[in-house]
Amino acid sequence: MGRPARLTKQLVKPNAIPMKVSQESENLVSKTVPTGRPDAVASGPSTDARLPLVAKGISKSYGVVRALQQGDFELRRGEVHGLVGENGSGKSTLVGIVSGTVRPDTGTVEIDGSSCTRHTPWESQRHGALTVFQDGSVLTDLTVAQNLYLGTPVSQRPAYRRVDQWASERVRDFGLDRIPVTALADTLSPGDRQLLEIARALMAKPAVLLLDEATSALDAAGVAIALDLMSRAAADGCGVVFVTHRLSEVFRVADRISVLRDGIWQGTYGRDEVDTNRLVELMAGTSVDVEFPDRARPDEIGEPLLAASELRGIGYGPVDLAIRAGEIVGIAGADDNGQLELLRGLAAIDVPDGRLDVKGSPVTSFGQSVGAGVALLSSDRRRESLFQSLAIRENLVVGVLGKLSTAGVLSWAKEKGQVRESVDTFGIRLGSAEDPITSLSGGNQQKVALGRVLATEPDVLLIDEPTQGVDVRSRIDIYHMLRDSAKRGLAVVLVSSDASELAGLCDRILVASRGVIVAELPGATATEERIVEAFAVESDRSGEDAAAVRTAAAETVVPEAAKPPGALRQLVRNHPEAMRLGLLVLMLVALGAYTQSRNDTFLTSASLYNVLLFALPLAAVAAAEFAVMFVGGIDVSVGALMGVTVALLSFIVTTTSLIGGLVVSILVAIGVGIVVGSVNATLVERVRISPVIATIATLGILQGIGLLLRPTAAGSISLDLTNGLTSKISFIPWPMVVLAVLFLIADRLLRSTGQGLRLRATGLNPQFAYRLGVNAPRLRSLSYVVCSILAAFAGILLAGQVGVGDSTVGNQYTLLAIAAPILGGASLLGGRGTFIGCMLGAILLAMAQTMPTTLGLGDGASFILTGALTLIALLIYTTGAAKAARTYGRTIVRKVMPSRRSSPAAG
Ligand SMILES: Nc1ncnc2c1ncn2[C@@H]1O[C@H](COP(=O)(O)OP(=O)(O)OP(=O)(O)O)[C@@H](O)[C@H]1O
Repeated sequence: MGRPARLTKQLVKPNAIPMKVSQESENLVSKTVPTGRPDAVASGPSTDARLPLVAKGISKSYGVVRALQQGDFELRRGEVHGLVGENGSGKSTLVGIVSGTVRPDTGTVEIDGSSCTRHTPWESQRHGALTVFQDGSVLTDLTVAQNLYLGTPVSQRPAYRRVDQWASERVRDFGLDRIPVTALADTLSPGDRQLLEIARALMAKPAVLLLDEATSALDAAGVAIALDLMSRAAADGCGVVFVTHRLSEVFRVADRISVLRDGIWQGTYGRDEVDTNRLVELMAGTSVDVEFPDRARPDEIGEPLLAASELRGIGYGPVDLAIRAGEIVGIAGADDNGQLELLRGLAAIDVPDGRLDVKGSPVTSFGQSVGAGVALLSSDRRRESLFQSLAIRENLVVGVLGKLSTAGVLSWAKEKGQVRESVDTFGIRLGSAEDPITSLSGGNQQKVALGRVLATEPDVLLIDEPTQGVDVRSRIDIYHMLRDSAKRGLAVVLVSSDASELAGLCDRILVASRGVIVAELPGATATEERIVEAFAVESDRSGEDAAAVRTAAAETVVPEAAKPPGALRQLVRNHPEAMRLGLLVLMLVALGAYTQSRNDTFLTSASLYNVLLFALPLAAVAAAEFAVMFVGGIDVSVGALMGVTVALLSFIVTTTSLIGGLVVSILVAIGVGIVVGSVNATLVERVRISPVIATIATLGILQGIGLLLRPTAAGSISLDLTNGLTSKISFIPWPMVVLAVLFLIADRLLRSTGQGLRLRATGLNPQFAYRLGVNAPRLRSLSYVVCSILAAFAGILLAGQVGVGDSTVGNQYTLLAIAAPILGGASLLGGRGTFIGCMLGAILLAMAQTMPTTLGLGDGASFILTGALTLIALLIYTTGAAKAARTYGRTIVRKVMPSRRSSPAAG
């Protein structure tokens, strides 16, 4: 039987005292440590007259939950200040308040001598506070360089055209030049993303650096780099606030340590004035038994439940292993050595090559694997392990709905019981189970994710970073829970960047290097040092150190991923927008060719002119819609606004000349656009009504106004204007040429300016963009105004075609205005697409609308064709991208890991 390891030995200083905090010392805590304000402890680096951060009388409540209660916090220049506390104790709330993402209920914040009055991220950054957030702020759809640019305060950003060169120089300054700045941030490992975020914050040479669990995804080498960066920043005079649950790291780097419990300050101490024992006691407010559970006895290990043979996939393999019932097997390795990919491969994600058996039967898909009793828990809480839009209760029961239902009907009593059991078992700290999952602190979210998976009673549990962001006491609970489940026959495979966790908990530890298993350590004799040594030994064997291995991996894998063989593939991978536009052109040509083959009058100048004339207002209104879609919004009132514009022009522009008519029309469009856009922006951004609902309301009002203005079609619009707007160059209406030029310029600006990048970031992830200092709410508001102005311009173009004041003519554009940008490559989720794509989409839709008439088919055919084309385009875009990722991934695996074999892991 393996002997129980002590968490103190593994998690904290090597020579820390084994802990079991007595009741006596607990009483001592409450007697000697005043709550409500931290002690001023004299030890630590020398002070400066002006403190980089002073927070006074800060409190914050969320409903009944008092996240932070009336406390003061002071940070000295040149110190690393550890901030510790159990999950939900208020650490991130303090970080949020200082960084400007959370508004305090009471209190004041002063950064480097300047008071924060607005509590916005850009104010905080301007005064000199930069933050690395617990759940990150890296936008994975942007390149590394673009992320660095966005996160740098405005005054320190380079000219946008120099962004790549600037970013290369900056990462080199931080010794991270192995990170390719032109690669998508998505291609980085979680550890590299964290290092990138720390470097990003330090580049601004902040007065205050806030790090909220910024080392949680780092391996030993990464932690060493991060701690070194902190120390160097402090030596340069920066004040660093370091929030973490890894107490050993606090003792390695912090000068002073503050403790929070239930939102109440428990004091500030010099590093030498407390030990781990005392810190845990202060955090928990009680004595804590922090021993790892016993390892499995040989007779508790059963048959293999999961077996892999010659298994290989993207980033790993070939791997042979067998995991038995009752054992907990850890996978260790330097960051980015295929551990995560292997874990996912063991769940049969992406149907890896080789053989995978669960309980003796082969599985080839994730669905089969789940059906056979395998559960996978990712460490990516935001995207994979939790349902962000569901309540805490729903997240807890979503995996066991069958078990909680009778004849398909969910039993409320059973559901309540299940929720209560999970909350009690995992010690989840919550206000109400009906609150959204996002209202929980990071550690409590992790406990919900674990509770959900264990409730399904799997036979095999594959788990990545099981205790990421979880406090010491809860970690122990989780370890015991995993061990208890293993004793009941569960086989557990876990990946952890925390070698001490692997050493303390696992029965066996498999060491991964470059995607294959290179060593196996028995848990009973494993220590943190031995595990880390095992990576180094492997590196030495191949004549490289750990960093060199990672550099080689980055050099080999990333450029391969970025540059697949073949010019076409390269284009597809690197220029998805161009690929979509090309596809659209192909569809246009195919549709045109087919129509021409059935009716040879189609490709005549007159016929093409008609198609383009129909497409003209559609292209303009599609561009209007795209302006809000790009930032993640939607506006369904655009068609009605076109109608109102037509009605208005029938009163105002009746006899004017072309130029005069255009000037007046443009002024009308700007005026109407500003009014309607401001109303939409206010409803969506200030009143916080869902964009669809808000703009449906505006649509109704606009339709009403249109009918009040022109109950029936009447009043003629200036002939000069209508003739002018419909005149042509060859078969192309001239406004179409103007629009095309404007769209190309707009696309160029979107791609090559900092403002364009901010808009894109807002669409891709408004929360992260906001944290990085992008005023996302203002940009979205502006986009609604721009959208309405452009829609009113589209109304002018439509007026030029109809010639009379008919307020209902815009209605047919409502849905087409959304379909055209989507056909052109835009996404309803924001951040994608081009203006020129909107125009091509509009032309395709115009063809789809006119073609059936040309071919003598009915109106119904137009609608069916429009819908079918949109669907086809969407299917090609989505499946094409997924297939490309798989194909390139496999090519890389075969190239990088051609013939390495793993043997030690087969159990
Ligand atoms: N947006 C929110 N809505 C409702 N409650 C919230 C919200 N944000 C935080 N809370 C609550 O405030 C309390 C403090 O949360 P906070 O995130 O500051 O804790 P923490 O100490 O950082 O925890 P962890 O170590 O788990 O990250 C928790 O009870 C949490 O559920």
